Amino acid sequence: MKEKNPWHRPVTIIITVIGVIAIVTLVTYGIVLDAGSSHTSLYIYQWPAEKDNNTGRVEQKHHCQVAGKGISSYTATPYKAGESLISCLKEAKENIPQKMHPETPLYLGATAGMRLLKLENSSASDEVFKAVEKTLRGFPFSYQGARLLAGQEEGAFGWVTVNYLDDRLTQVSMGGFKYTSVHGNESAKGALDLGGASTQISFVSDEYNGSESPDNAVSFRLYGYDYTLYTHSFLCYGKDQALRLALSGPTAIMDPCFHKGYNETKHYAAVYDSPCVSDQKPQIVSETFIHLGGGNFTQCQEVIKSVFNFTSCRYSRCSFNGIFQPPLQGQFGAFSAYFFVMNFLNLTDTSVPLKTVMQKLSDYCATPWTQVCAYFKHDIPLKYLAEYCFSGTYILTLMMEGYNFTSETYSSIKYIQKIKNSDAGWTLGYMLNLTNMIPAEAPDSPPLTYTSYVSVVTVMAILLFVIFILILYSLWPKCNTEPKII
Ligand SMILES: Nc1ccn([C@@H]2O[C@H](COP(=O)(O)OP(=O)(O)O)[C@@H](O)[C@H]2O)c(=O)n1
Ligand SMILES: [Ca+2]
Repeated sequence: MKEKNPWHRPVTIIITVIGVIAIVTLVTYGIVLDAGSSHTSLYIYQWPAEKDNNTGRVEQKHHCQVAGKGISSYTATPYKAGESLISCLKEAKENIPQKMHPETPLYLGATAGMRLLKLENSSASDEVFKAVEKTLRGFPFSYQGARLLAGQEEGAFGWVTVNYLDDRLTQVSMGGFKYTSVHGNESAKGALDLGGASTQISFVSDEYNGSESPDNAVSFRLYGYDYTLYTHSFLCYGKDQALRLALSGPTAIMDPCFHKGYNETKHYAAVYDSPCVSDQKPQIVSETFIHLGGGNFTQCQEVIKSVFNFTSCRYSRCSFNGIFQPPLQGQFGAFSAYFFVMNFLNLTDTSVPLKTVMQKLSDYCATPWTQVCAYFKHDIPLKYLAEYCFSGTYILTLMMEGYNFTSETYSSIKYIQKIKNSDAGWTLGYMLNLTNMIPAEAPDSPPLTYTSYVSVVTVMAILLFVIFILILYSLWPKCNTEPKII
């Protein structure tokens, strides 16, 4: 008897086609932990496994927020800093196919909380890093290190993330240096990142080539374009440390940045146990003070202005604290706490005139604490709720007084949380850089998004399948149904 060709069985054909789709759509993963001053977040990124890496192909697959505070808060019990990461790492194991674990790079970057801890107690910061490393090595991923990011890196990688996700890095595909373009929307977007302990501003300016204040320059070549980025990270000017700066001093007790009726007894130590303010600790015997709210936006602005130093600038122009800043240029994406705070206050729409934004914030600050509490207490922890008047006022003052935005340029800022389902922040840019995912020179082929790539491959596989079936059908032995001619 003639044996049937196994390739002719439909099951074999279907398995083969699925196999072809699976091979061409293989996904690679990467994990980055953002060890911030207030909390740690784990991000899983995914991208197609094939070699050419066009812009916009890496996307965020999963986000896990580590329970508890940031790793810098575990100085008394460093091993707990490591333990705190376990549940998110377990989630990462579940979200990445097991056979991909050994080749999935795992990075941890720590930011301003650990920068401050290093300044305060460098051996304690070493212990925390050791504990964290021990935990990370205990997982089956490809551990690539846990390290402290410099402020410039944090700013520059945030800028890379925003522009990568916005597909701005390859937008002008022919000719010249990208930023000679007069079309504002063709140029890169600046990045404004507000954390708890530091804040970063990063943008490209035609008037900055790195010669004035070279410490603020980060240069790279991406997809065939040269970028010289201006970036600065202000340590102690994240919103949580800025609150301490604003609170410190003899007049701290009646605080216009908190709602009227707010009345909390606080420990001096909780305010002054930070290198940002430790030298301002008052010589008072008492261990506690009463923090009273005044609920006055204008006075709050004045208090916040006093934490910026505008007196000296040895450059052609400065933002504050004697730090050089070239003229602002183009659009800006403001993320992290900029978004969280303005989103809570319902003030993310920057097409609304700045005057109206300030009036709304002023009304919010003037709302009595009992009323604010009654309205939001079920949704938001009281500690956070109490701080939104301060945080909103801080954001506007930092932008307008610190960075020199005006009521005209305010609308060039967009408050963003995510771009195409990926969080805006430094982590994606960090991973793109460490995995060499953004080539210095432009790829030959035009960019295709991951979704389009998968669609094209799937359509091609289905077409192949249909052709295959048709060929098989034509070769299959058939009963002769033609009427017989006798
Ligand atoms: N849902 C959230 C999450 C964070 N945040 C704040 O966003 C800031 C994040 O800072 P971070 O932990 O990244 O600190 P850095 O190390 O970047 O300075 C903190 O001030 C948090 O309190 C918020 O306001 N709402
Ligand atoms: Ca941060």
